[in-house]
Amino acid sequence: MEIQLPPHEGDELSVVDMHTGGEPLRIIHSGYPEVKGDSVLSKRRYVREHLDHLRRVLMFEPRGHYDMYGALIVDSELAEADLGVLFMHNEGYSTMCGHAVIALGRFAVDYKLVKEPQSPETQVNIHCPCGLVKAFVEYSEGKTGGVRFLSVPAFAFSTDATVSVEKFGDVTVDISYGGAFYAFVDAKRFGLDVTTSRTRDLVDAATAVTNAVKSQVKLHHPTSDDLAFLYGTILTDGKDDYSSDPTANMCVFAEAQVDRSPTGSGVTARVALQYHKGLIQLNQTRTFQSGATGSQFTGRAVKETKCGDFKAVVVEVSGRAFYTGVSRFVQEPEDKLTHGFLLK
Ligand SMILES: O=C(O)[C@H]1NCC[C@@H]1O
Repeated sequence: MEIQLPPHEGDELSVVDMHTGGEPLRIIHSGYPEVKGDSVLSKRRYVREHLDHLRRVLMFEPRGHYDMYGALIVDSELAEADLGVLFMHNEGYSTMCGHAVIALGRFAVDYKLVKEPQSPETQVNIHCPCGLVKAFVEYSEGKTGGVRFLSVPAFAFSTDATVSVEKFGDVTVDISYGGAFYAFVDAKRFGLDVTTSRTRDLVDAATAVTNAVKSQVKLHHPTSDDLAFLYGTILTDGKDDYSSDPTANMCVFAEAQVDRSPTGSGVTARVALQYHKGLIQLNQTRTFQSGATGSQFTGRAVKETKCGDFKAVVVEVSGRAFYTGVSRFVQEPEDKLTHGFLLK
């Protein structure tokens, strides 16, 4: 049976859906209007100001859901980039997303966005709003597999800062940058466990921390004001000393959105923090586990670098993504819910 699309308004939006460690990624590869701007960061501003209705169409119900995540492929201004990408979620547009980079690495090789694939690994340079991220995709006998990526310089922004958190009082937080800023707190501070507590309780505690940090800590990033905002809070099991055992965390980002994966940009930020505190050495690999699904990424600091005046590290994160399907979305003119809605 050949499925015809019904008459619809505007272009059909074509996507490939994947997941990385349980976290969805809807890759939008055609149907978007031209995204204007002379840099990936300015394109991020453009979609926020001019095309935000399409984020709601593709991320919100009835086509998506509260915790949907998207990646829009765009042109990059960097000669060495194979593709540019804008990330989107339930509240707006992120600056970095590791689970998406892991999926996009495979996608770029499978859909021939890079020239000749190489075995055992094909390099894919992905220009994210935070900067150029180098992904290395396992490739053998025509098949793609696991992906590791080297992220933008990551640094501890502030350690042991005290913020006053509604319902919880004074809480000590670390703030670290891995392409996006995160606050880190041991879940035990709230009497919670990232793997066994109710998701709703973890979300409430993490969201209260995010609100407190946003209102009480001024963030800055050496290269762009567009990067200087708190993306979310990561609750951990507190196991930050080096160990070959996994350490679990739960990331709550954007508008109380829950990451099902161990959070690639969060792993990057957490490794930078652990390195800054002298808890791990260069090239000591740690395994990070999602409190939500048990899925795992590995992370290690591979070299020291600088980001402005911050002592920084380049972090390598590895994981695996899988395809779940393809869709062609349309909007029928009579559909009052076509623009998308969310249930909290
Ligand atoms: O893996 C990551 O970095 C992302 N996952 C959802 C939230 C973060 O952007």
